Amino acid sequence: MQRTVTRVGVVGWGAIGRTVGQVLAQGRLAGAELTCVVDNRPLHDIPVPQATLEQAIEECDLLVEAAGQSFVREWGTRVLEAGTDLLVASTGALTDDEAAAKLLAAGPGRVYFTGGAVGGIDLLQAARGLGGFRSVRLTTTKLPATLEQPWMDAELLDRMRTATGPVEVMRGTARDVPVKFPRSTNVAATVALAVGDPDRVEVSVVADPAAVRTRHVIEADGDHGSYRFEVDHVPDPGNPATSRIVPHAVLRGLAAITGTAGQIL
Ligand SMILES: NC(=O)C1=CN([C@@H]2O[C@H](COP(=O)(O)OP(=O)(O)OC[C@H]3O[C@@H](n4cnc5c(N)ncnc54)[C@H](OP(=O)(O)O)[C@@H]3O)[C@@H](O)[C@H]2O)C=CC1
Ligand SMILES: O=C([O-])CC(=O)C(=O)O
Repeated sequence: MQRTVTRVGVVGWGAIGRTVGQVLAQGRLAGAELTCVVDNRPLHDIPVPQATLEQAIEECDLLVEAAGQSFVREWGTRVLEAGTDLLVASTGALTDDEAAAKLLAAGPGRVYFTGGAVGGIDLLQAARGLGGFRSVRLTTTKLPATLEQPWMDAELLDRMRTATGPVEVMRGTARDVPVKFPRSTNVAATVALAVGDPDRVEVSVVADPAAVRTRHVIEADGDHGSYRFEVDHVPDPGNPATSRIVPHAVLRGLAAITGTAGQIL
């Protein structure tokens, strides 16, 4: 018999997971209910029990990953092999070809990806049917503090901290960049997933003290047309590396998966 309500577990109770979990717990997404939450830390004031990953896999039909790239790399395949579906926010985990191939081939659970902070992903993916793109560029601009990384040298950190205008902190492909900014440039990997080639997507990461809104600009050019998608997001107040829209993109994806009528896929 087909289950009518999808039992959802949220992995990572942070900027994304908390909003997704609260909407589900309030019964605001038809066809889905929050069953449990998994997090590294002991949690208080959560609407459902905190569970271990093993318990969550056992109890849930689908897990929402809102924890980080390393969770996807370490546990993604195991979740799918247990027959539990996985909706991934940390798409940057897929820039390693071998890990990506394993995850995409695993089952019987199904893996899904959120469009997250970027739009136009559906059109970029559709263009593969027309032969794809000659060039794809993504420029991500964020507040400097959200882009600081342990691998940065003192000179670069100083330039970022004292900047009075935009500073390009990395230029590379969608294969290189999400590994260097694991909590901040998953969007590059998402664009690469849509286009089908992380090496084809050129990425520029810009730190700008004036970027009170996070900006992502995608420019793609092919024989069939040119496309430009530009978004300016208000960051999450608790975690300004993440835009406020992201949990709502996850929820929209969940609504499509759980079969609510009227979704644009
Ligand atoms: N696709 C997109 O557009 C976007 C994707 N993302 C991805 O989503 C992830 C989550 O974002 P966000 O909610 O803002 O992050 P937060 O840092 O706000 O929250 C993440 C939570 O997950 C916990 N956590 C980390 N690792 C594990 C683990 N292995 N098991 C259980 N819990 C874990 C963290 O705990 P602790 O702090 O103790 O580690 C923290 O409580 C980001 O790391 C990023 O990869 C984010 C923004 C946009
Ligand atoms: O939320 C955003 O704007 C983008 C982000 O952090 C990411 O791609 O990881």
